Amino acid sequence: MRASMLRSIETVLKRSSSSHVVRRSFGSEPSPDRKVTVLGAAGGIGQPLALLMKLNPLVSKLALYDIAATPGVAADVSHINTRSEVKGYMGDDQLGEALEGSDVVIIPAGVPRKPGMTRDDLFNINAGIVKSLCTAIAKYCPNAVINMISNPVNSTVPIAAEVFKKAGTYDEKKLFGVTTLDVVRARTFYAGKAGVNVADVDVPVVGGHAGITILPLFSQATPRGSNLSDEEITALTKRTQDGGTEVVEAKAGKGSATLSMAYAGAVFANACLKGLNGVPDIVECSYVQSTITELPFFASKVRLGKNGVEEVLGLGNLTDFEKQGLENLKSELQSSIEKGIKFANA
Ligand SMILES: NC(=O)c1ccc[n+]([C@@H]2O[C@H](COP(=O)([O-])OP(=O)(O)OC[C@H]3O[C@@H](n4cnc5c(N)ncnc54)[C@H](O)[C@@H]3O)[C@@H](O)[C@H]2O)c1
Ligand SMILES: O=C(O)C[C@H](O)C(=O)O
Repeated sequence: MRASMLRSIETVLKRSSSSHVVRRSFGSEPSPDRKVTVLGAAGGIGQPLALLMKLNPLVSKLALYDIAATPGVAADVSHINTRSEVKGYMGDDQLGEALEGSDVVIIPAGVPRKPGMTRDDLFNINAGIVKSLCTAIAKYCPNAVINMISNPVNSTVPIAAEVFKKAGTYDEKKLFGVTTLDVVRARTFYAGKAGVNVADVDVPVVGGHAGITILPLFSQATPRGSNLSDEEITALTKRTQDGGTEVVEAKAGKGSATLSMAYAGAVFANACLKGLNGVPDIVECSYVQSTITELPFFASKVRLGKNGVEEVLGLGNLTDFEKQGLENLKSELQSSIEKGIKFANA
């Protein structure tokens, strides 16, 4: 999936010098019209994500919404000679129009961490932002697939679910917490240690999206490279769990991961679009409503289809180390879920 998306982007970039060729390449592979809306499109993630979605030939309409500065971002991105028609929307009164008719809504709206903060420290601001955006989604595009990026994802996804339940529009198959960046990191870090080609690597990452709730399953990594010691697996696990903090500290007060997140968000949105279009065997890890553990929301591999989640896949065989990691994450994840539910119903 990643490889094919990159090929699509490469094809577009290579051919962009000739609009005739661009038209022909899309014309020969017609795909259904799909509207994608990005909420928080003028932000650190939103801007490169808008660019990547503009390069995705599966998108026919791209709506870019933010509370500030969206017209400039939209005008800029709209000049790229690819399929989608781009429109910028700004402020409360344009939110409905941005959302109407949307097939996929990607939400990177909200504040990012600074050094010393946890993702949960963002709750007080971001919970309210997510609640109001989801209230609008329930009104204007209740059937859209939601890709939740705003942190703390472990709580913002349950908030969204509660908002949709109250509005009578909740479809658990269409609500996704985006944990793809954890997978992207696990793949990169594993490839370096195992000495395998990073482009071929897959590593499932389960649980949630904060600290120890991020549980990479390196025992299921493919392809198998050089044998890694227990110490190396422990270090890889910790680095994946702390990947966000590594970037926050390196940015030293100027935000958190934006470029790698935009890439991860574009990969996940592309998978959702392919699923909606009926492409078979689209599997990605995501934080969704789940019954594979006792927790009501849990990240695991998910098969995507025409209606969103087609199947939540199980965890497979875990090593003792992974089983312990799973037990260790449950109480934190449970309380983040409860915090989100309580907030949404207050
Ligand atoms: N899920 C993940 O893996 C992951 C990875 C990285 C960052 N994040 C999270 O994504 C969020 C955004 O990060 P960023 O670096 O882009 O932050 P940013 O501050 O650069 O951008 C956020 C944007 O959201 C906009 N915004 C705020 N309130 C809004 C509202 N009500 N409606 C629409 N837009 C609104 C802001 O104007 C801003 O442009 C943060 O919460 C961050 O923690 C998640
Ligand atoms: O770490 C953060 O605060 C942002 C994001 O969740 C990440 O994993 O990079």
